[in-house]
Amino acid sequence: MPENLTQETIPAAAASTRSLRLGVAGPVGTGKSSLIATICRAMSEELQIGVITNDIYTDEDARFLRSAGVLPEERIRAVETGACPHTAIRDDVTANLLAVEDLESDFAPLDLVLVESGGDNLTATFSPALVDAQIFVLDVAGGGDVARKGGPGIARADLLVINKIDLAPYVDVDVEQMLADAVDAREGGPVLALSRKQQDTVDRLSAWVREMVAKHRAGSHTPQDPGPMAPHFHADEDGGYIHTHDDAEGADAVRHQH
Ligand SMILES: Nc1nc2c(ncn2[C@@H]2O[C@H](COP(=O)(O)OP(=O)(O)OP(=O)(O)O)[C@@H](O)[C@H]2O)c(=O)[nH]1
Repeated sequence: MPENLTQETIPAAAASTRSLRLGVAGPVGTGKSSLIATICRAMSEELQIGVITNDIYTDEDARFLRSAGVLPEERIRAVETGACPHTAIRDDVTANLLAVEDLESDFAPLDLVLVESGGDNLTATFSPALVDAQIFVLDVAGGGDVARKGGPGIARADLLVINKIDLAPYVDVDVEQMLADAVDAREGGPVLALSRKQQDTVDRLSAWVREMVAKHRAGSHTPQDPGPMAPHFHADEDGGYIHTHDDAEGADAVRHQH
């Protein structure tokens, strides 16, 4: 340390304010906000938690979480993505990164910041520049064969959650088969069956989060990129277009106008 720079003169920001940044992605309505509420409810006494939500035009998810009363309201902040939600978690993560850093410095030290992606399709994943680890959420109501369809989030997120298993008998889904398909699609990567109504499954989710926070603190977790999104369709007033995030073609390359 230079002679004139004593411990007292090191700016506060140099002290570690870095939480585990944990992304939660998955198709619309699979239960991302509910899963975040469940983690907050189960773990807010043992961990200091903050939440960033992403919605296209509203702050609806943030309002849902605030009204659930699972965290002090000021620890839940919304980023309005204004465009396709995956752009803000993958191609240009600036708005989200600033929101995470502000939260970390306003409430330092936080242990965990959960970043909820806007509901998207099967292909959305977070950039490792934004999150240290990510959960991909499917639900049984989306159909028992979804896990077999693969995609970067299903195959390579740090954890795949099959949510709402309490609904399986009503939608004729065999949960064990769906879990087995998911384990195959992930070549053995972790898969968790979840229902917020079944405490044993919530306990397993908390245990996974606890272990990930511990690994992050110990420096033994390396963020992985699940891989680029597959080309996908965006509807607009003129019908829509296929959009690809293939690096070779540029983040917003448009392959085909409809
Ligand atoms: N039965 C049951 N319903 C659930 C469970 N988790 C979530 N839900 C319901 O599923 C619906 C969607 O949940 P959300 O948490 O809003 O889903 P989301 O993925 O955040 O939705 P978007 O942000 O719109 O993509 C809500 O009606 C929840 O009450 C569960 O474990 N069991």
